[in-house]
Amino acid sequence: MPNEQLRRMDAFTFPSYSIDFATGEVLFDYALTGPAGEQRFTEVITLPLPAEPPSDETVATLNRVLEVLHLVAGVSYYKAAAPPRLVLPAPLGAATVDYVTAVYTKGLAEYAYRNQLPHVLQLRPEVPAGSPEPPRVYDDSDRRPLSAVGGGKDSIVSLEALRRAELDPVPFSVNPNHVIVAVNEASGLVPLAARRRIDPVLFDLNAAGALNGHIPVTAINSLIAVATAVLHGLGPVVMSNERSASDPNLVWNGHEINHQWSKGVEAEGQLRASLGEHAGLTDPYFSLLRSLSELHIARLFAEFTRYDDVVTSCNQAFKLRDASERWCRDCPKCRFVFLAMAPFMPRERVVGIFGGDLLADESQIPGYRELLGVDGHKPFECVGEVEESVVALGILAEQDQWRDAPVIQALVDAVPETAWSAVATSDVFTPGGPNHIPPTYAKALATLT
Ligand SMILES: CC(=O)N[C@H]1[C@@H](OP(=O)(O)OP(=O)(O)OC[C@H]2O[C@@H](n3ccc(=O)[nH]c3=O)[C@H](O)[C@@H]2O)O[C@H](CO)[C@@H](O)[C@@H]1O[C@H](C)C(=O)N[C@@H](C)C(=O)N[C@@H](CCC(=O)O)C(=O)O
Ligand SMILES: Nc1ncnc2c1ncn2[C@@H]1O[C@H](COP(=O)(O)OP(=O)(O)OP(=O)(O)O)[C@@H](O)[C@H]1O
Repeated sequence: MPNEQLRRMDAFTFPSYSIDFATGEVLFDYALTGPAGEQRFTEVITLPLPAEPPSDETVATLNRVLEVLHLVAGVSYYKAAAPPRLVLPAPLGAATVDYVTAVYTKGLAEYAYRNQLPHVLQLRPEVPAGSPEPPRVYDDSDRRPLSAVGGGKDSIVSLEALRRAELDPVPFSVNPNHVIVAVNEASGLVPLAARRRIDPVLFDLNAAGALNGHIPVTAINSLIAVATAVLHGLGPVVMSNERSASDPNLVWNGHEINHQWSKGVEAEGQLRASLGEHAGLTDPYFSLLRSLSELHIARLFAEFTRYDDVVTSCNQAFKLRDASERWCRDCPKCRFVFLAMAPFMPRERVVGIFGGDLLADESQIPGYRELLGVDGHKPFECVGEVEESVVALGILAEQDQWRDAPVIQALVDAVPETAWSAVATSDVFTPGGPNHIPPTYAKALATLT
């Protein structure tokens, strides 16, 4: 479909979804519609099947979770045209309407900002009148947790905290690539995996110049994880989203633009509320690391050496095409994670993990200046707060192994006096802020911190 037609689409709809319990395949149909015709999409998600067929009760709850996932996973296709109308297929409760609205507005805020589409931030879904049937209450909170693994340091820290607390976690990933497979192998735990296939038509439209940009992928992965936990009779989905994920990158037209919105505590609370209201799940989902800063998590990660040859936080390694093998060593996330790990391990260990020494490479200085708040705004990436970067730099500047590194010397001079005095009373190693961690799990975290 030519781009000109796409731009004239006026509605995004959700024609149908289905699940095949013989294969675990879930088909989600979407449509962009307008005066010039219709563009259909089908996303395919394949859930791992349990050994025994699910009970009717499980199927009923699973269907409720999939109804929410159908709505949320539509963001990838909505963004190809950004029509003014978002037309939902069935009545929904208030908490679920709020969550879906937030996914399409706050979750697409970076996309809206970069493409200069302010109407996306104001989008309000059209919801058919009526109320959905109330769900059965489904309390699985005392069962084994499903722990989402993304291949980076954060999910490794959660897995190890749950293991130490003898909560017997099941690692879970969507489309595990070689990094995630290797992290799971290093853990020695037996994982579950789901597959997700984006409609290839979207890639053709992108290549032809359709609107494109960042989407709230954690919301999608989270709901696939909850669906898998329900299908397998497991307990809560444990995420590893940190405190700083809730902080915006910038404010545009009065709206916060947060690259990591669906990792933030607001999204977590809204997803929990929606799953309670629509699927009857009592304690389905939370982030174990919510009260911790990225720097604190990096310090905890340093305790575990068994993942050094495999851990990879760089997003370039997770592209669907032309992915890097591990760390690309030239992006904000590589720069930040190197800076965050370096204070807590011998220099040769962090250099070994990354396959290079970013703090010996002067071409990294401009990127580090952004992370330290000297230039520009916090990059659109999963990186910690400016304060965390300044604290890490301050620690490194005091260490014999780093004091003379060229990047450290240049950065110590570049950070203004006001920033140094602001971090003098920093609380980056003090857990805090709102969280949804159940008491049993809070104890698991306490075994580490
Ligand atoms: C790996 C990555 O960072 N990808 C972002 C990148 O996409 P790129 O074209 O370079 O590569 P692909 O990921 O292979 O995507 C190909 C196209 O497919 C579209 N797409 C992909 C996944 C999806 O769920 N829906 C899609 O529509 C995508 O638009 C590509 O055209 O740039 C894209 C545009 O800005 C980003 O959308 C890609 O981000 C992925 C969805 C992704 O998985 N990103 C995570 C690594 C990520 O950003 N995580 C955030 C958490 C954000 C959140 O709120 O959940 C983080 O770590 O901070
Ligand atoms: N492919 C995936 N399947 C399931 N969960 C994922 C996947 N990718 C990321 N996640 C989860 O989403 C959340 C955010 O991902 P993120 O990439 O920030 O974390 P990470 O890989 O654990 O650590 P790091 O921040 O070091 O990259 C984490 O809880 C992570 O476990």
